[in-house]
Amino acid sequence: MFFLALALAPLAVLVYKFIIYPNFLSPLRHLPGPPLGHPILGQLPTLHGPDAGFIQKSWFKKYGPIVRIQAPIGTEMILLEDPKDIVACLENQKGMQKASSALYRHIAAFVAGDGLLSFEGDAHDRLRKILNPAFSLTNLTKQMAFYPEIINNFTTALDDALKTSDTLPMCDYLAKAALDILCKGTFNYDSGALKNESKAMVKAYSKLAPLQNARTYAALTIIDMIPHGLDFVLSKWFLSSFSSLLSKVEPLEFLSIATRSMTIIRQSSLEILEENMSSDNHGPKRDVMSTILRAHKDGKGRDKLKTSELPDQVLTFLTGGHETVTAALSWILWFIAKHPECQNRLRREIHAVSGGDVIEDYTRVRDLPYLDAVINESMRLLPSSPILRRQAMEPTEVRGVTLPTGTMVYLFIRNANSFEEVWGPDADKFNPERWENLPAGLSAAQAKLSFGRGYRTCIGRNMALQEMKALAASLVNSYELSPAHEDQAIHAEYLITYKPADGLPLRLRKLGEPR
Ligand code: HEM
Repeated sequence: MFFLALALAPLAVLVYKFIIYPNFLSPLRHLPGPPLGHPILGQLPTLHGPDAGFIQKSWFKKYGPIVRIQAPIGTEMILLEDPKDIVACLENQKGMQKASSALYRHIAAFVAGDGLLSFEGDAHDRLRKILNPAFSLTNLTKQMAFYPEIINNFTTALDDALKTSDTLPMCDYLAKAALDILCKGTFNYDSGALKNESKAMVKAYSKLAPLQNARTYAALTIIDMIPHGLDFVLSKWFLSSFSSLLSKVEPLEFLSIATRSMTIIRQSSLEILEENMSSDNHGPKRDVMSTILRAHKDGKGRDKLKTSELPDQVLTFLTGGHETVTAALSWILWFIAKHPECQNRLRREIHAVSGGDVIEDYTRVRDLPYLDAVINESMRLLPSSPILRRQAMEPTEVRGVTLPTGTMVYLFIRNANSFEEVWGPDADKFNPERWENLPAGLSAAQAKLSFGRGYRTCIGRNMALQEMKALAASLVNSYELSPAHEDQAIHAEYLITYKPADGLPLRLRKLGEPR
């Protein structure tokens, strides 16, 4: 009898979690939402599919502004798309924090370490206070001094490739340019990505990028369903002991590749750190690395960074500032290539500054209204982070519904960015001109949700914008961009960032050269 009860216990837990709690006990059970979906994963695969944000539009239409779905093992999630609700959640520092499910905690710790991206509460406030000054306008302007050299490497790499093909996989080139700018700007480190100097870190990133897909997500989700599954599978002991075995088991091969890549990236973070520590010239400078090292050397009390905290700060910025910029820039180029009339207007604006010559001073393209509008419009429709996650830390009211402590909340940035009540009936259309005349009552700052909002808003936002403007301007200044073929459509994938799944092949023609 005892053994029978023992054998039936897991079944009873599943029945409780899947059927009894969500259908009869949950205080949120009356909220409308789509059917269960996948019997184990619930609606999670739909949220993370290539159409993240699109499919959910029909849910909001059908069920209203607050939707309840079931995720693995009967967990409930609340989905929001109204910009007002999203902003209220993002600005609610006490009641809503970054989702702390085991899955996200593990992914964040694995790829970003212990830093701004993963910390909450007091630990987060402390780091934000230490690091904020590194992103001042003065520092960002100083960074632009090295743009001409890196952008020259960028266009040289494109010109070389154009000798053999007129169609180039743009994500590759953008990822390398973004890494070179990020490393030089934040760490004064030459990553040599565009010059193909085959530094280990560059290779490691190129192996990590293709792992960001729905299959990886599904595998991690399933492992997460086993109690302490992720603790075990992502433990140093497991990964180092079974790395070669994992590389032979196809569904888990990603763990082996990710571990090897992250080991190299962590090692590179240490090298970057050591190189800067030994140079000892970070005194009056205020870039990210100098700020980190000064907080280590001279900081007092709460403002001091311990030696053990340093490598993860480097990792945080490598993770936060590379993929996001690559994804956003890829979509910007996609829209420019797809809309020749927009491209021509943009080129006229840029040529008015450059005279059609190579741009030597990128501060001159930092405040061009139409370039700003094209970037804002592209990031509105295809944000790098289409969904942000929060968790209720206390009973929290959203749209008149009290969410119990622990409720997971998905904030649909992509839907909010094309919310018809705000953006009008053509909300889904690419129309940069709308930024010249924003909907009544909406300031440019309020209109941009793609960098988040509130106390966790993207710390690298202005750095990303100036870098994207420089790279996009340099391309439109010297090349004509068009789709790789007539019916080219968007192929996207989404795990951490929403990005092209096919590497974004585009046709490039150097201006002045024959068609
Ligand atoms: C187009 C490029 C970028 C986009 C779309 C983007 C988007 C975002 C978003 C939406 C958040 C808020 C996440 C949340 O509230 O859950 C965020 C936070 C963050 N971003 Fe960015 N980001 C970009 C570029 C960068 C760059 C270049 C850096 C660093 C150099 C960076 C570093 C960070 C960090 C450290 C955080 C955490 C801030 C905190 O929690 O205090 N990002 N980013």
